[in-house]
Amino acid sequence: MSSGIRQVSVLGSTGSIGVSTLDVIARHPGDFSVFALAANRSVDALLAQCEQFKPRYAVMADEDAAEQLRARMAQVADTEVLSGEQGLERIVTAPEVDSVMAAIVGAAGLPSTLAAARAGKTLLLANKESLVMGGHLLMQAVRESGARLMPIDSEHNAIFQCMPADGQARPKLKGVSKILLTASGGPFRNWSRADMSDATPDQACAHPNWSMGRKISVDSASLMNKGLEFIEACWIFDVGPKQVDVVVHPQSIIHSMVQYVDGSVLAQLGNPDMRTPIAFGLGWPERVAAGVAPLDLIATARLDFEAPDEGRFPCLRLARESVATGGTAMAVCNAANEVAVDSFLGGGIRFTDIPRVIETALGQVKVVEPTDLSVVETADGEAREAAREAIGALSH
Ligand SMILES: NC(=O)C1=CN([C@@H]2O[C@H](COP(=O)(O)OP(=O)(O)OC[C@H]3O[C@@H](n4cnc5c(N)ncnc54)[C@H](OP(=O)(O)O)[C@@H]3O)[C@@H](O)[C@H]2O)C=CC1
Ligand SMILES: CC(=O)[C@@H](O)[C@H](O)COP(=O)(O)O
Ligand SMILES: [Mn+2]
Repeated sequence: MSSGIRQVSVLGSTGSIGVSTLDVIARHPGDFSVFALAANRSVDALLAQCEQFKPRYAVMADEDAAEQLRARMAQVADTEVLSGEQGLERIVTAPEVDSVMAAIVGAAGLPSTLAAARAGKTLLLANKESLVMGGHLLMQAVRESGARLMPIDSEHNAIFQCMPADGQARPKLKGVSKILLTASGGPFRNWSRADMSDATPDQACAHPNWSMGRKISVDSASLMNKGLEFIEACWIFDVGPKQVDVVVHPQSIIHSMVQYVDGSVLAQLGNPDMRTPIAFGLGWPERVAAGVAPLDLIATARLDFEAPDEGRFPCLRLARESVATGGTAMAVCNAANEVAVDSFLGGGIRFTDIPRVIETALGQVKVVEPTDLSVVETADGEAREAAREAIGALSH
């Protein structure tokens, strides 16, 4: 690449996206350098990453974990250890930083993602929950600061690649008629509601095509992941909900499509490996190698498509209704889902209770205009409370 070494801060570096990001960076030592790494509590994993990448800073969101990391860092690298939200803000706003990989899971990622956008960085956005919660604030921050938002979520990265090059944020002006958002259907694509009600966390996390963290894996199984991505597409590409169709495509080879007014449909294809969208985001506007095997179409043999079944998968409907309601409804939907998924993973509720908990929270929490971060955080808190109460009522 031609434009000098890019300094990257990786948030959520010990997770699935974080590890894939570091894998791509390690392939291009002359192009990218790790400025900072951040995680929550995985001290051993972060220490090993510091040993390999020698970042200037390492951040642990958890204060005790930061103390532990600090105590062990001196033997490993000359890396300064920071902690908490302040530490995260520092590593995304530092003047040396070019790109921020936002790959913290869940609502916890919103403040640092927003800070990176406000600081005008190239924002490599994997943390879809921050956009679902605070889309209005985040997109406004991107516009006002001149930050560049590069979608890393595989579908949105695919859509970005299929959009007209100079019209990625304003498709309405460039002959785009629809975004076709593909969904694998998840591990329960052919399961009945009755079977899903007995599903275990490990069954829900056994995604047919992708290897991912447990929260997003459960979201894929419930189709809430597609609901969150539906909202994400509306924000990133500035389109209304009627311009986004969900298409179930079980092979996860087509990562999404863009349909134009002349009848053309452009698709982005590739093996299901997140290093492809990550390399695209890191290298843009150039292409850099990602370590991903070339797609073998003959071995793939067939590409299937079907309509999503919102009767068996009500989470997709709930997410679409949240967009239609607008305001803080999307933050409520996201927060209630996080609480419900956490409870399901911990054995507290059934898989089929997840949409029931979300629907209860959406019915209870007052929706307002998301004028600033504190309004969004209040809605998030109220939704969590409502979801916890709904879970309590289910277990009686
Ligand atoms: N995995 C994938 O293929 C894809 C993921 N995404 C999105 O990317 C994001 C990350 O997903 P994934 O990598 O699967 O998740 P993982 O669960 O694998 O990793 C989560 C990362 O976030 C860190 N983390 C968790 N809570 C906090 C916190 N409060 N403060 C700071 N760091 C925290 C974890 O640190 P620790 O290890 O210390 O817990 C870990 O590094 C999600 O929003 C997901 O929806 C989008 C598309 C694809
Ligand atoms: C890799 C990625 O982007 C995930 O969000 C993936 O899309 C999950 O697949 P489904 O939600 O379509 O099952
Ligand atoms: Mn996705």
